[in-house]
Amino acid sequence: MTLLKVEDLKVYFPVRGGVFNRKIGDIKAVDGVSFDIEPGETYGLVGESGSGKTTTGKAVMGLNNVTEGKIYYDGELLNADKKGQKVDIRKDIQMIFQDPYSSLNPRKRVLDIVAEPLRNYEKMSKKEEKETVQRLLSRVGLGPESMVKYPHEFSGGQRQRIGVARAIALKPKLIIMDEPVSALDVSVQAQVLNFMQEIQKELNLTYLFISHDLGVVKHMCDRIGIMYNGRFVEEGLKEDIFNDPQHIYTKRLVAAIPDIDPRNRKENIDFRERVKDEYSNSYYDYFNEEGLAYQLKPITDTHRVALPEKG
Ligand SMILES: Nc1ncnc2c1ncn2[C@@H]1O[C@H](COP(=O)(O)OP(=O)(O)OP(=O)(O)O)[C@@H](O)[C@H]1O
Repeated sequence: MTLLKVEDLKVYFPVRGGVFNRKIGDIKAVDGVSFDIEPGETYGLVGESGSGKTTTGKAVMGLNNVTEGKIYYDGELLNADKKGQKVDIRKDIQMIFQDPYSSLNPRKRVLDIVAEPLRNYEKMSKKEEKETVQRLLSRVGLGPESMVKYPHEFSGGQRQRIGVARAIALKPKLIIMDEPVSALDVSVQAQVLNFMQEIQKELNLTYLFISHDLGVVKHMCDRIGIMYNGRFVEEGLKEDIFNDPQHIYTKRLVAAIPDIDPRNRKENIDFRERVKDEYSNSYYDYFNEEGLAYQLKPITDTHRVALPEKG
């Protein structure tokens, strides 16, 4: 059964102006997005800055008001009525943010940081709480001495591990990861990503993985949705997106991935130039007059592309 189902999600933010600070328009941060995530998979949301990835993730977390559309978790409507929402569902979904330093309170010790969700949701004695935190930290590869330290005493990679320990404290099923390694040195990125994959297998977690970095997404994700201007331009299995991109925007993103093999460099530069030209020449075949993507249409069982009606 599908774990998360997002149906025609729209999140608009009001734009105010004029002398009376009236609403004069909307920023359509997310403008009709639909996707499903199956249990145990890693679903990637990719797009450039401002394309609406974080807003989508926050809407699933209940951190943004939904303008229109439906979000179902395990068959249950999440955005029906906030008061009616079951606490259990909220425990099931956790979010990890980009910069582990700013998302961990610098004035709190690790014990208090990791114990915070436990204190909010579970009734535990101090002893039980300490044992639980110790177990969670050991799961992410940190020793018990970490409990009395502050975030600044750790490296970036370790801080992201503390973030993971906190996120898994309530035994969630779905974790939304928003650019979880973008703030880390490239050298530790792979380490943290591999560790996140191990934890996923061990705890049977489902990931919604948000990133602008296609290289990272290729490493992590089973299926991918490509966002542009609040809409999807393409969605498919990792293989569909990387081996057979159909939308000009996806083609350009995929062509821009640097090739580490210097022997391919010249060939790649030429290819990139060709795709760039194709992008400028065919932009209006792929976007409407407002610069928005069309509705997604299936081209195979696994692959959907935003092409105009006639296309
Ligand atoms: N609370 C808000 N109020 C007004 N506008 C907002 C708010 N949050 C996001 N936006 C706007 O919505 C659009 C989408 O932002 P969002 O953060 O979802 O994009 P993103 O793809 O995650 O980009 P980034 O990677 O830079 O975070 C942007 O134009 C942004 O300025």
